[in-house]
Amino acid sequence: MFKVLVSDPISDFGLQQLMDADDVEVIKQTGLSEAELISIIGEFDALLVRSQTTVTERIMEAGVKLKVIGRAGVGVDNIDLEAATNRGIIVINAPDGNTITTCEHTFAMMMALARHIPQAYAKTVNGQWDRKSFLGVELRNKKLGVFGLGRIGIEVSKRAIAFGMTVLGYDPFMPEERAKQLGIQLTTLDEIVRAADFMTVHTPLTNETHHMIGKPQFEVMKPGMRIINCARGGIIDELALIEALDEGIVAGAAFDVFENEPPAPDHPFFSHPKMIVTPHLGASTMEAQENVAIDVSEQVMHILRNEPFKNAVNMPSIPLELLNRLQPYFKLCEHLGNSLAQMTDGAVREITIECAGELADLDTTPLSPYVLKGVLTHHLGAEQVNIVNALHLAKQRDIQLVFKKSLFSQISSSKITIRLKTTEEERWVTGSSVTGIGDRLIKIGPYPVDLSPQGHLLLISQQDEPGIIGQVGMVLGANGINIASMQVGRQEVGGSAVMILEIDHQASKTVIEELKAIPDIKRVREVNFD
Ligand SMILES: NC(=O)c1ccc[n+]([C@@H]2O[C@H](COP(=O)([O-])OP(=O)(O)OC[C@H]3O[C@@H](n4cnc5c(N)ncnc54)[C@H](O)[C@@H]3O)[C@@H](O)[C@H]2O)c1
Ligand SMILES: O=C(O)[C@H](O)COP(=O)(O)O
Repeated sequence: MFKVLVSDPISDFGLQQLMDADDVEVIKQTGLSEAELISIIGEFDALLVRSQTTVTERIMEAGVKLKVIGRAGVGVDNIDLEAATNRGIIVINAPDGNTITTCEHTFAMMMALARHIPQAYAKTVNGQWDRKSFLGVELRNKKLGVFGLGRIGIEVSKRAIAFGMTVLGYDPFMPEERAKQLGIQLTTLDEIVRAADFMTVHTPLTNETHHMIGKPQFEVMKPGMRIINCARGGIIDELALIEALDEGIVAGAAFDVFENEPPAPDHPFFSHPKMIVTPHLGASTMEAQENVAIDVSEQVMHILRNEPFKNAVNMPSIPLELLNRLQPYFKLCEHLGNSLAQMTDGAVREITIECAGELADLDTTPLSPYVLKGVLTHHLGAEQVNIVNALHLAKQRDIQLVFKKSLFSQISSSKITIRLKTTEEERWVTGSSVTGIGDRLIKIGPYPVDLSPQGHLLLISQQDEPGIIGQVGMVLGANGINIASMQVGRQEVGGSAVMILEIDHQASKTVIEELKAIPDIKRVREVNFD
């Protein structure tokens, strides 16, 4: 039974499928301090949060069973991603579920700014019928500057265009052609700052976007400009904004997010007449909350059940079509990597992944975490390694990854050769995944074999001499080890030869030593598959 802790308010409707699952127990406990979370997290397999819970390294350290942290929303700045990756904890988010809702909140803020709605409301309900102080502006024919043309920035731009606004956009990752199709004029941050009547930010908060709009930008702005932040506190410098409002450069500002949340009760925004504020409500609609909760619940369930999943924030994402084509090879890659590590002496320096057949026409880099998981599990133990941290662990150990495609890709069937270079030797194995049959080991080094990667194998290298097979059989028989199958290969008569035995249970160290003592046997290796 998997245990899932929900530590922020998340839609019950969206969590329903998790709560209905026979193999999942959901426990909701919101408003916990770090110490309280630390005291209970050890028994949970998954943690679901919004933006209130700060998921620290200490919490993850105590979360010894934690496999996944699900963020029911977009921003993962409340989760220590590096610590999660180091510990092999998958972090997923729900990037699409609240786009429209946040875009609509931004638009509501822009209209409220243009027409002073909150300020006019406050006076009216206080008994003052003041029609003079609240002369507004139209949106039509105004220039809107949009920083960050991702999901939300694009939706805001579309609506602004429908309102007759000109959209000036800045996003280093937006292709010119796509911007043109959307009717957005791509330009520079500086140009927008000088030309816009309204500005809105829709980037994540990063080192680069921190105080992206600050004193130097306010100094060159068009006087009377209005500015909105429904993305993240800290993208616009709060103190510089207050000055710009006081100096009359900025006519009004609407903020949903703050540098520190919740802000102190005496935050200067709260007493400024030209400010409109909401308490991080961008994603707070019924629809968005259901969407994001459904998305994370589904993905968390997949992860707990070891099924394919999407939206991992701390793993490279794989396009769905590619994922479907590579997925049949994931387990094979793990088996090839793991068996090879068991056959090889020395510290791993380089791993080559060579694909042939249909596979050679695909981007096969997503196979590497599986190969690495197989290799590193042999050295570090299954508890330490998973597909989230495998690349990170390999980088830490300076293990080089090489990708190769076979020249005969068109004519050969799909197969994968993994080659391991260590400080002492170089070995390789080849495998294939055959529809209806499953994974097969088809070569060990230069020797063709046909084995299923399961159970226990004995790999024996010897001089090609009569009588050795009999002696091996005697040792195994005397120790009660049954041979399920045997394959032999040699490079030339009387030369180097190999014997590959499938045995019914694992051979002890003593048995291995007895086999090694047979004259003409050069090397004995046992390979155990999980
Ligand atoms: N207020 C809320 O409740 C709420 C709700 C949802 C999302 N958000 C926040 O809104 C922001 C945008 O969300 P999204 O879903 O559109 O994200 P997104 O990832 O789709 O878009 C972000 C865009 O910012 C661009 N960008 C990154 N660095 C940039 C830079 N230096 N200059 C210009 N552009 C840059 C990226 O290229 C990307 O296109 C995020 O910060 C998210 O956390 C807030
Ligand atoms: O990044 C997000 O998705 C938003 O900031 C929403 O945060 P919330 O889930 O805490 O409302």
